[in-house]
Amino acid sequence: MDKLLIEGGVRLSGEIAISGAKNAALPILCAALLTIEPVTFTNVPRLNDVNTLLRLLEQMGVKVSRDGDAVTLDASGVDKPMASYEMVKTMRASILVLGPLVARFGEAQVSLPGGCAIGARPVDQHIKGLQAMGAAVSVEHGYVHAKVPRLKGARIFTDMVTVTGTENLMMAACLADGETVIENAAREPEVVDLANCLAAMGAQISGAGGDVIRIRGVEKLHGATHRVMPDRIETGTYLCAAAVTGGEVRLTGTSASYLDAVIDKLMDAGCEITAERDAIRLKAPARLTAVSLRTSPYPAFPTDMQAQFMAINAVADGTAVIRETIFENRFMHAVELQRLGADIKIDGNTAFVKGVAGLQGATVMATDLRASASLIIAGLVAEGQTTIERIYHLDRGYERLEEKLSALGARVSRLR
Ligand SMILES: CC(=O)N[C@H]1[C@@H](OP(=O)(O)OP(=O)(O)OC[C@H]2O[C@@H](n3ccc(=O)[nH]c3=O)[C@H](O)[C@@H]2O)O[C@H](CO)[C@@H](O)[C@@H]1O
Ligand SMILES: C=C(OP(=O)(O)O)C(=O)O
Repeated sequence: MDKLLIEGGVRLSGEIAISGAKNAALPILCAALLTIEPVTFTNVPRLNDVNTLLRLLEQMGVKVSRDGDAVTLDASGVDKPMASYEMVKTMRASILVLGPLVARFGEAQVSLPGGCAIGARPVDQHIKGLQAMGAAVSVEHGYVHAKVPRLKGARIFTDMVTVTGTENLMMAACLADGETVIENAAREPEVVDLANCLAAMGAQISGAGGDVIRIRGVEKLHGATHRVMPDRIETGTYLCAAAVTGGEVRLTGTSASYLDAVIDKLMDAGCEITAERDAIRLKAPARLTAVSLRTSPYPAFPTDMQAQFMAINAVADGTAVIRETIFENRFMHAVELQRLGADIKIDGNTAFVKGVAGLQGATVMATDLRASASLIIAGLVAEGQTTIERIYHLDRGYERLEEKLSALGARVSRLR
């Protein structure tokens, strides 16, 4: 199994390009199932999650062609509206084929998904929404079975804000008979990117980005071209990596407009941040100030940046209180950060992080995608060598990670 070796203590500086967003690309690729015409997506990140999803789509009969960061999908020949456990076990986002399959074929069998071990992560709201649209849905032997002659527009109120739930139901509603209203919808920029893509394919959607989304179903969708938005979490991760090392970086192909809550906290921590049209500059102080935070749905502070901020707080001046409100088990990185010398106490969904003068390199284990990112950030500032094991998690979500870190001057290598 691959490991990452990091020699800490280098101040990051320079410029790198941010990739397309994993969490936008995954639902958008699934949207291609809604039409028999080819759809082309650009700025698609080369990630294991994307590869897994493309394999899953191919298994259903989708023709996939790739050219650099462009992917063209032709779902005209789909003959098997089914996603097996083998294909979906590593990836939560595979549940996103459910809505499009039921909408187009009137049936689907999709295994309950896997993904990051950060909580129970049920899909009851996806199911509830499809049922409200008239589908008969049951869960048997680990598979969601859904059947309906044609989905009907409905008013759906999700019990909590769910990102993939909103995306699944929005895609399903595109081909339903009549109007669907999703209330308590997720407002994440990736939901808006998906809505823009669906609109380019002929869907009638309004309100994406707000908490009520209206979709008027149409008979069919058509082919289109869509550019995937920049990855705001990759952006935030590199900003934290630069910040913790006292560095100065410019990240291109991205935008500060998706990252208000994160940028606010980095400025509170003492960083100077300049937002350019398609880039962000960060200049860090010699030592960061601790910043407390509470994760919540967009536009508040993202849970996918919580682990990275725990790492920067570990060496900041002062004590930070970090409250995780989205997932019930998303502090697994804390024990690994402690191995590097961090002073962290956990009480339920709250972590108390007391900044220490320095961390020391050690061998640590990546437990999920963003936990792995937090260990990299800590490793960059730790004295000596840090070895991160189980980095397959990182390959799910960070494109050309070592190359980008090395371009900023980090001493990082992969052991195969
Ligand atoms: C591929 C993708 O886009 N993943 C993101 C997506 O995950 P994902 O869409 O899985 O996360 P959700 O927004 O659905 O989860 C939010 C909360 O709702 C709960 N819930 C959700 C659905 C449901 O049917 N029942 C239920 O109880 C979850 O367990 C969690 O506690 O949003 C998360 C929250 O911003 C991010 O951390 C993930 O990176
Ligand atoms: C939790 C994440 O991914 P997933 O929902 O795919 O598990 C993430 O991107 O941080």
